[in-house]
Amino acid sequence: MQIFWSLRWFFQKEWLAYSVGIGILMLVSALALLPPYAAGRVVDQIAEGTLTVGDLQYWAVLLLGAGILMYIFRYIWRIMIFGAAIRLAKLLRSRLYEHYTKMSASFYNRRRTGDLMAHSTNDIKAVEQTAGIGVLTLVDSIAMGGFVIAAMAFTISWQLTLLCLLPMPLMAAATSIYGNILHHRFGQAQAAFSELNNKVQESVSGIRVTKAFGQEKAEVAAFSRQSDKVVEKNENVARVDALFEPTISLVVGISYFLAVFFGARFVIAGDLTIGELTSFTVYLGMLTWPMLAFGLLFNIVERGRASYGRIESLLEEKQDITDERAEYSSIPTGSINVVIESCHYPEAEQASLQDISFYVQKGETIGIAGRTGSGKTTLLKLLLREMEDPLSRIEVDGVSAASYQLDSYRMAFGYVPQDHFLFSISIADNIAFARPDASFKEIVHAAKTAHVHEDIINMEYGYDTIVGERGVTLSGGQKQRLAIARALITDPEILILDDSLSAVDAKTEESILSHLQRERHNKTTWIVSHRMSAIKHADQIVVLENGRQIERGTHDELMKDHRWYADMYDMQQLESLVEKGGKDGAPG
Ligand SMILES: Nc1ncnc2c1ncn2[C@@H]1O[C@H](COP(=O)(O)OP(=O)(O)OP(=O)(O)O)[C@@H](O)[C@H]1O
Repeated sequence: MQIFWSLRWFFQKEWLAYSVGIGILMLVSALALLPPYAAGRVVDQIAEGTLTVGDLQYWAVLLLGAGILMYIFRYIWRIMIFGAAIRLAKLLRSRLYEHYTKMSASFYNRRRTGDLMAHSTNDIKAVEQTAGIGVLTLVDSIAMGGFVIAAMAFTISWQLTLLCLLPMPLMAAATSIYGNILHHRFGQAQAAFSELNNKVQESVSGIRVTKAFGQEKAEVAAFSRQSDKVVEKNENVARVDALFEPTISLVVGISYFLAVFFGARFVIAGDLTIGELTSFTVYLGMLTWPMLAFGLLFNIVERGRASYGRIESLLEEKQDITDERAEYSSIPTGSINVVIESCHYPEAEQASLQDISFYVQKGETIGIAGRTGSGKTTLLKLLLREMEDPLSRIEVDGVSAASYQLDSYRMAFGYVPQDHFLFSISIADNIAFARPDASFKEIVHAAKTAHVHEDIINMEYGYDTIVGERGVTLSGGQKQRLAIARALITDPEILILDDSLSAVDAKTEESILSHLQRERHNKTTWIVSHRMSAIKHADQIVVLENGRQIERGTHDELMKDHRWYADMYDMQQLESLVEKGGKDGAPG
């Protein structure tokens, strides 16, 4: 029952709905005592031969009234209690979603998407049930059970009641044992469901790889194994779940036997009327539901406890990057000073970046080059405040990046990542993602700058074309250019292209870069690229190797140095020439 205590903040918040709901639920329980009482009285009057038509009419009107009242009351408590439970689910879902949006990349590295989805669906459902059916079963098992036992004990015979309640401890012991087993098995079932979610998510995302390698059968078999595991774990839950009802029926059956066996003797001895015994047995039958509710309560509460624990532990995970040191709510506009003594990923032993220092003036274009794994993306993560390291200092407009409120800081950036994600919405909406109020003219302008306008208007539905999940209907180059248009729509102070031109040909790359130069002459642009032609015109170029800055200067300066940059540039030029010679095409 600890879960009810954990959810007390919600019950306090919804005190009115729960007070009215529980109050009415108790009234229904009390009204339900009337029919067995009436039946007993009528039986006694028949036995005594005193029953009149008037009496019958009286009971009929009373029972009809009680029936109508119960009908209305049952409707009201359902709205009150189940309605509040739905609101709890909504609240938890919003909290989780908000939490997800605040968490940094390292959180998503640690947690798998399938788990996060399971928390947002199944776990929330289990907690919702606790706040709805859980409360109903708790109140019903206590109130209805209590009222029925009180009616049996105080209006009929406390001795017979005591006798009939003798098997109850048996039920309490059994349900407690079942409850413990259930908790354990439910945890396993949930974990298996999370695994299944992960499997589905990975299989769908990686379907093209699976097909390319002809691994469909192996994937189907792996999915089937995971699915079997979910079934097995849920069957384990069902096996314990299935014990509740037979146990309760057995206990009620024993009670019936005791009621009839001893009740008949009481009637013969004249301690009980036949009508009272009739009422008593009907009351006993009414105890089945509270007892069932009690068993159900264990089940629901155990599920709720396990699920709420998982949701809470997720919500308690601290954000890596916070606004704790924020002093400024303005959007930074300009110069960036980078001084990195060293930068470590939390779980890594070696530093990913070391001894880096350069200054980018407002309006400059900076190119970052280096082999794969040299630290380019890590540098961008520091700049975008996706990670922090006390030995890394990024200053924007002369103050530490951490002094800006995260929201306003990030508004300064337009970031085009390597892995561009497009939403399953129209092309126009994808471009306007960061500025939903952008006019169509602005959207077209951004698309033209990113050199994707022609492609779009050649599509059947133009800007209204819906892009499938991850943009499956578009080519890699089209997706890249759409992602650039999306970054351009906010006209960001600092635009970051993280190897974002790799899938476009050299001519298009040149055209996009010259558009950018013209459009953004007063704004800063960072270009990370494996292709030296993309950064050749930058005001300065920084070359990284093994996390260290090994070269810095303009294209001409670096060419004179004859080091890594110059070698790469010459090699790529040569490749391009060879390709052009071969088919008059372009490199990349
Ligand atoms: N999440 C992480 N945890 C630990 N180490 C990481 C993590 N991400 C990257 N690294 C390590 O940091 C170093 C720099 O990686 P980074 O991704 O910044 O390189 P990169 O130059 O962007 O490579 P690429 O051009 O392939 O994108 C590499 O040694 C990499 O293994």
